[in-house]
Order: sequence, then C-alpha cells, then structure tokens
Amino acid sequence: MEQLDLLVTGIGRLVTPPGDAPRFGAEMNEVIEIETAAVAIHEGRIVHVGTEAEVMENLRGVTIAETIDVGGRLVTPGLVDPHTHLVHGGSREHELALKRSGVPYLEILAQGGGILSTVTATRAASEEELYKKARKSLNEMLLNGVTTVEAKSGYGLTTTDELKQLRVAKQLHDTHPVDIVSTFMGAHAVPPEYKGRTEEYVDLIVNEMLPKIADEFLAEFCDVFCEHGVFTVEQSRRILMEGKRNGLMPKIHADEIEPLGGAQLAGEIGAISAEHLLAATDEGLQEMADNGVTPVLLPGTSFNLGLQNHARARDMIDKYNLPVALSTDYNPGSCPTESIQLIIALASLNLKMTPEEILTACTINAANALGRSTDIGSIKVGKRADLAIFDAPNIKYLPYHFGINHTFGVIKNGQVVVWERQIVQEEAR
Ligand SMILES: N=CN[C@@H](CCC(=O)O)C(=O)O
Ligand SMILES: [Zn+2]
Repeated sequence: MEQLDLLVTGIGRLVTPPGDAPRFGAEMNEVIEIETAAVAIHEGRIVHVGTEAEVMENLRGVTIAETIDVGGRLVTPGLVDPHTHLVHGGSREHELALKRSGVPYLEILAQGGGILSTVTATRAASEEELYKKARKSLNEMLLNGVTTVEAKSGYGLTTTDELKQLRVAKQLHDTHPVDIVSTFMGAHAVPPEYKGRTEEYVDLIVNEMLPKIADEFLAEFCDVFCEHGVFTVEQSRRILMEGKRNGLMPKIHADEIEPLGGAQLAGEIGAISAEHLLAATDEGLQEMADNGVTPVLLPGTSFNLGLQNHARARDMIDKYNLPVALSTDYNPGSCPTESIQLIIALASLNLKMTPEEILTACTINAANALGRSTDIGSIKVGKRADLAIFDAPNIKYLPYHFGINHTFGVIKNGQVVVWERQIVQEEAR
C-alpha cells in the first residue's frame, strides 16, 4: 500500500468487541481495549488498527492524505440502532396525560388512538414531509454516534402508504450519511377500515403488499406486532412465512405485553431477531437460543410506558447464552427518543447489563440483528470504517454520566461526518 486516505490518531482508548460474529452470553463481556491507539482507513475500510506505534510502523513509506487527532478521546465502533419506526407523520404528546393516568398502551390502541393516530398523520403526509421529519431524527441519531439504523414501515397500512414510507427510508439511505436498513411492517396494527376483519387485512398483506415490496426491493426484513388484540401467533406465522417466501427475513415484536408465544414462533420460523420480550417465557427464550434468534431489547420503551417489569437481560445472557442487542425503538408512541445514549444508561440501570455487554449489544450484536456483523459493528481490518468518538475516558463513563450527549465526532465510511458535536457532512458518500 502506497497511499492512505485517513489516519485517526490521538485515540486515548479504543474499545471494540472482537471479530465479525455475534457475541453470545459471557462473550459479551469480553472487549478489546487499546490505549494510545490509531486507525488507518482507505477507501472507506479499516486497513490497520492497533497502538499508535504499531500502526505507524505499518505505514512506513505510505503517503497519508489526511490525519486527524482525536485529542485523547474514547473511540468505539459506530453504534448500530437495529429497531426504529423512523419514518412517520405527527406526534402523540396529546396521549401523555392518558398514559400518565394509567390507561394501558393496548387500551389506547383499541380505542383507535396510539399507532392508529400516527397512521392518520402518516397517510396525510407527503413523501417530502415524511422525509424532512425523519431526516431531522436521523441527524439526532448520527449526533449520538449512530452510523446504521433500521427503519420499519407500519404507519401506512395501505399498499400505497406502506410503499410511501419505505420509499422515504430508501431516499434517506441514498442521501444521508447514516445507512438505513428497511423493514416492512404492514402488520403493525389493523387499520380502521379493516376493524373486525383482521383475516382480510392479513390477505391484503400477503397477496398485495409483500409481492410489491419484494418486487421493488424496498425492504430486507418483514416484521409483525404479535400481541393480544393485534396479530395472533397464527396470523404472524402466516405473514412472516410469506415474507420469507418473498425474500424478506422475519423479525417479530414478540411477547412485549403478554406471553403469547412470539419468542417460540421466532425460534420455530428461524427469525433473525425477536424484539421487546418483556413477557417472554423460559420456553420461549430456550427456543430462541436453540434456533439462533437475536433478542433485541428496548429498555426505553418499558421506561417510557412506566412498566415495573423489564426484559430479562441477565437470564438471556447468563442462562440462555443469547447474543443480546439493544435499540432505541424510536417511535412517536411507546418510545419517542432518538437517544441511544439514554438507552445505554437504562440498560445499565434496569437491565443490569455491564458497560462491556452494553457496548457489544449496541455494536456487533446489533449489527447481527441486521445480518451485517461481517461488515459493521467492530473495529477490525477489512470492515467498514464507521467510528464513534466520545468525550469520555472509558466505556464505563457512558452509562455513568447520564442525560447528556457524549459524542464528539463520527466517522462514517471513512469520512468525518461529525466533528466538535456538529454535523460537518450532510450528504451520503
Ligand atoms: N409495539 C409496537 N410498536 C411500537 C410502538 C409503535 C407506536 O406506539 O407508535 C414499539 O415497538 O414499541
Ligand atoms: Zn417497534
């Protein structure tokens, strides 16, 4: 190698999970830490990583186009947010008083509010309006150190409006530095015009929406809200199996409020991930472990819904040897926050995860929930050069000093996109 695009030096501490495979159970606690580190980047990929001395030795005689010094700060892989409802219209602050007075989440939905109120706002919004609103949220995520985001549809619930949401996600992917991974979630709620006719709505998803979305390559994954009063286990199975037939890998909102058996279904059909899982049973977790399903935990949602129970992260890690991932679940109802750093604090407080486990859950295991652990989620030669730079001495500091944004900079695909807490490059490269 004679030329190098970018050398990142002055890294006080570099912390990353090793390798390019998900980390199971106790492995989640094992991370690589390098003091006084450097990372060499060429054509968007990592070409050297190690101590500054090692990297400089490897670069002897190489022409370096640009060097940046991160001033002794902490560097981790760019964070991955694998479960969001990024693209939607409107907001639901009008439901706050109802929620605080104790009306349950599913009750608000059954009364035609909740998700269905966002469906009305999303249907009324133009692609341009949805794009502008989602882009603002995506900027917040980037400023939190996030470099890849999953985005679900599910607030359109007609073929046209589901396609509209997914097209906006694609446009964001094409124009914003953060990579977007799309999931079709037509089975997020039963739309008002199908009230009492859920089976007919499932027919519409299976016969019309799925083939169109697959035809236009608008989503990689298919997701279902498998919950009492929304979609049954049987309906979820049918939709996810049809999704699979159309080339969309299954994901599932499983056992969030009631133990319906969503975790078991995830194992049975070979879902890539199952999300929420607050009410998952031992049998369900065992099925997931036996079938390689990644649990994606969303502690911001239980926090915001004021629930007393939380997902059993400790059991998942210690007893079931699962590769736990974390996410914001950013959405206008159950979790209106883009802040993965708030999630990091809540995972420590309520899920009792260690800082090392949390980092693994927000990087390589989150990448694994999106089928991307060989490309992103760790700082390793050959991988995409996605790095987060934090104003913190070590990873313990991130959940410890809560409620503020620690990000100083972000490197995405080898480009400096955030510096001194400001977005300095707004376009995708
Ligand atoms: N639980 C279902 N779906 C979302 C919430 C969507 C909404 O309330 O708008 C979730 O993952 O929490
Ligand atoms: Zn969700």
